[in-house]
Amino acid sequence: MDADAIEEGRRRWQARYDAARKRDADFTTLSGDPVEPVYGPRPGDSYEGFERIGWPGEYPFTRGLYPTGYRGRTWTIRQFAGFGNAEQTNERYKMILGNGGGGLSVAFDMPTLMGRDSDDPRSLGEVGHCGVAIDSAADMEVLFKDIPLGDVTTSMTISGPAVPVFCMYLVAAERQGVDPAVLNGTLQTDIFKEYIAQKEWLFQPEPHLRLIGDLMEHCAAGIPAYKPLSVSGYHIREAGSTAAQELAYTLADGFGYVELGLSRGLDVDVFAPGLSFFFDAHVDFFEEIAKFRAARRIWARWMRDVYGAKSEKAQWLRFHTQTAGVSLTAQQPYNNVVRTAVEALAAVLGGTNSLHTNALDETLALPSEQAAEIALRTQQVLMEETGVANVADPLGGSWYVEQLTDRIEADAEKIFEQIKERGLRAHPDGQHPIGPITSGILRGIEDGWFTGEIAESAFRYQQALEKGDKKVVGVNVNTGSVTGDLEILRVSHEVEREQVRLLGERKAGRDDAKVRGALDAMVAAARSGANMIEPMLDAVRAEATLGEICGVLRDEWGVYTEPAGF
Ligand SMILES: CC(C)(COP(=O)(O)OP(=O)(O)OC[C@H]1O[C@@H](n2cnc3c(N)ncnc32)[C@H](O)[C@@H]1OP(=O)(O)O)[C@@H](O)C(=O)NCCC(=O)NCCSC(=O)CCC(=O)O
Repeated sequence: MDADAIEEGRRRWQARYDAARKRDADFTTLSGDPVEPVYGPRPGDSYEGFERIGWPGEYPFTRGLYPTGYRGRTWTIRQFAGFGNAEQTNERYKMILGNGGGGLSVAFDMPTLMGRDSDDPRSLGEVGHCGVAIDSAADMEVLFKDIPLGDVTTSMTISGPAVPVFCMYLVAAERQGVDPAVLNGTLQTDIFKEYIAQKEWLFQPEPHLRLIGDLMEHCAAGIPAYKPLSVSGYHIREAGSTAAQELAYTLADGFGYVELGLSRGLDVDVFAPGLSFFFDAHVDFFEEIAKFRAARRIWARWMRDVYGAKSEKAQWLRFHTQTAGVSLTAQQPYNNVVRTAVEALAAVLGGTNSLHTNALDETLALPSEQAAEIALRTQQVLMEETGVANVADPLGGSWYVEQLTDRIEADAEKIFEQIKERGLRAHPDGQHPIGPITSGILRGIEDGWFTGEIAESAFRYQQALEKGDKKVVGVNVNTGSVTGDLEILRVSHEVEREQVRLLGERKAGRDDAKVRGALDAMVAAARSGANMIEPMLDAVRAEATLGEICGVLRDEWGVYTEPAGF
């Protein structure tokens, strides 16, 4: 790009920056010297390929979504939390909000994630262990007791039974007297990554996609700020993928949901802002920053050029980041604070919109209160002390970071081609039921291609680690240690007994005919093809449990068994 065009862009950015609201904060260095809100080529310099970098707040958004960067608003501190029962978790949420957490993020226990009640024999020993146990709307009410749902943004990490859990959330809001239309938050819902990496599905992909389509329709029509999908690379990366695979599979999954929305006749400019993303911040500092910058650029280009999105919000890739759980070590666990801080810094320099920092004890158990506080304070140290929120995309223009960004983008584009090609193998006539990328994803799930590719990458890394080419402090290098043991949070089995007792009591207090009638109406909607959200809400209002709702749908749609791969 020539110098004049660059200057014109700078003036455009400056006008938008001047007009935008900024935080009332000190934007100088520690020594008191002022810093600019963004840096670019020196006046008079041309820069080849600058249109791919640009200015913050402008297409292709490589440098961030807002002209002000974090001067307008800092990222949301959103710590993923949940354990035991709804009451215990409610207390933890109040601790998080009371200590400066910016939003909530619900971790559910394994039975809930699998759509089973606490009294299901398969739940035995798991209730309240890796997250909070939620059986019905009554639990959801307790979970958010004294937390006004209209005022806080809440993320719920659940995909298989996302839709019934979402209905419980809406009913909890109704019971607080909050109009569901004003709710703002995020539901993970990303079923593609369940088949690709996390493995917490309920049915075959098709009925899941039908439910997701219903949810997208419902939110686009009536809950405009709510994000019904958080398309997730985190679990793909944690399963052992490379950074480029994480990026490409996740964005492809996102394209799949765009195709789903379009196949339902929805307007891309209306529903696309409801798609958000979730990435891992691993420990290779610069590669991660490049990944985040490439993510925004690729998404904006595909949304504009392939899917016809016209509004900026529909071209924006907004993402949450979690530091890499898989990089943490059980050995010398205090070092995990350092890893997490470096990873969090990469997320911030990559322009994350929301961030979770892992606690140092997470390889061993759920975080203790002390470990959870250190994790929270890690973000606050970055935000308040280091000056990183003063300048948008401070690494833009670095030869290294720009080339890494280009390289990761090119790798991702090659992977999109492979996915498309798989779709064509499934539908050689080019007649795709939902869309070409979706066909490729479904084919890749069916024939185990994604899992195979991830396993290859994980294997290569493990070999490098075992040969000592890759090093992890405390594991294969610098193994001597004087640091002591950690105090571990243990969830008492009493939680399970109490939850089962409470569930029994609630079931006994229901109007059984009403529950049955509502479940039957929901199944009728499943058969007729009508949108299932309203009948599901009715079932939830009648205190039908998650296990009951998922159970009748399992009876209707069957369960999914993964193809064996060797
Ligand atoms: C979009 C995100 C990413 C973030 O939403 P947030 O509400 O926090 O932030 P946001 O939308 O970026 O910002 C809030 C509002 O401020 C505005 N805003 C932000 N920055 C601005 C700026 N500089 N100038 C002007 N406005 C600005 C935004 O447009 C938005 O307004 P408008 O709303 O008006 O636009 C959302 O989807 C989210 O919260 N995701 C979290 C997902 C999550 O926590 N997942 C946990 C997974 S944990 C997991 O899977 C477990 C893994 C494991 O451990 O196993």
